Amino acid sequence: MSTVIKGARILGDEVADILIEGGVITQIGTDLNGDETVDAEGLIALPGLVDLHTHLREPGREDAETVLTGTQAAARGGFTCVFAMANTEPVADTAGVVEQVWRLGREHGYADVQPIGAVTVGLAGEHLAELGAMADSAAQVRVFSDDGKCVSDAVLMRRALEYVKAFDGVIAQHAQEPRLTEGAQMNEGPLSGELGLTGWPAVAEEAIIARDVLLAEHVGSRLHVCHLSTRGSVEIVRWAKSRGIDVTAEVTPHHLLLDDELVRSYDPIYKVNPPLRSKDDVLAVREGLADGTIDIVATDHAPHPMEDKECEWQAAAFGMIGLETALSIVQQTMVDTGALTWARVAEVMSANPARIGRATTHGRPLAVGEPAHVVLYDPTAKRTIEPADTASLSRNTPYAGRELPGRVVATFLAGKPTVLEGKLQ
Ligand SMILES: NC(=O)N[C@@H](CC(=O)O)C(=O)O
Ligand SMILES: [Zn+2]
Ligand SMILES: [Zn+2]
Repeated sequence: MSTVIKGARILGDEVADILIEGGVITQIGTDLNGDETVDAEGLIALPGLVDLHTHLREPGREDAETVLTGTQAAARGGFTCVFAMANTEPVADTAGVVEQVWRLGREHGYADVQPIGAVTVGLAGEHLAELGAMADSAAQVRVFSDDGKCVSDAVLMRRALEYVKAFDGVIAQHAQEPRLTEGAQMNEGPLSGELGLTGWPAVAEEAIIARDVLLAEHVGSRLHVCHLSTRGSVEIVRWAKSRGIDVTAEVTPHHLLLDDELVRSYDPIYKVNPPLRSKDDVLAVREGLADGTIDIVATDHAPHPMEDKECEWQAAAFGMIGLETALSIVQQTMVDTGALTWARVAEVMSANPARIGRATTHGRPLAVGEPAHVVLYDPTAKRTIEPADTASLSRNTPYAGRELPGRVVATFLAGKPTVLEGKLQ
């Protein structure tokens, strides 16, 4: 069985046909033929997207999301590989749990699932988890994170950074100094005072990033900074890279687009960790992504059932879904503004996250001999976001009613269509 994708603009540039046989790209050229034909005229072909930061909620919170529904949402968003965060119930802190999540992803076949292992047992921040056992498991874990919580103990963080060097792992830090953010509800600034909500100062994020890049330098290890959100964080990462420190950083689509003025509505749909920041911070993270200080866009897709979001602000859960809107938000904030080309989008949403997470079969170029992980995207489409129109079990999108550019038309995972004509297969 062979499939030919006809007339796609490869990375938004030259028009060509892509022939897929046995899950691999076997030819790129003109006038190619296959058993099946997918018409891609006017569509952009990108390598399958890779999300380094997804919450799939299984095991334990299958009312919010499962590996099946989360990877279906991923496929609809153009992703062929997602890294599943460890803050499940039980926590993914053993070889057993990470293997279970990895296997579920393989069985369902909508996207490859690379489990992230917890850094500390039960995310409790007290004892290192069995990092080596998770690395050696069938899931071959390379990314470790206590995301949702910060590894705030400097000694534990140092030991984790040292430990993962043995298997080329990386510690992905949720940078939040806990004492500086006790009871915090939104970005600290004039608005938090006005609204009477406890503020979350930028320094709570920046202090941890500054400490961690110095620790990474000291032990010669690899650090990844999750969902960086402030101008100061961008500046610290820029400084660290200029010193040759092995640090990478991510920004979420929502921090590229939304700012803290939305909190005036007191609608908890905008409650997220780290909080939506100021307009100046939004500009700074866009600049950081454009100049390469920030390496990747990662969704931090954080599904929550409606009862945990439709309540008063203080009681609501932190988090928003994002897999199915990520590429559109990146188009709107970075491509349509001239800050990134589509080729650079392929780097920040596919090649770079795959490399950071050591997902060796993903993030590969669209080239002969490479696995056929491909997304076809229509940048001219417009859609108004309807929360019920999602494969996710949760509906907590902050974009309800917004018109966003672009639409994923098809996604191929190793040559197999997971989405065709915008519909799950
Ligand atoms: N981002 C969030 O607001 N929430 C995440 C946790 C996290 O990413 O820190 C969650 O698990 O719900
Ligand atoms: Zn986090
Ligand atoms: Zn997260």
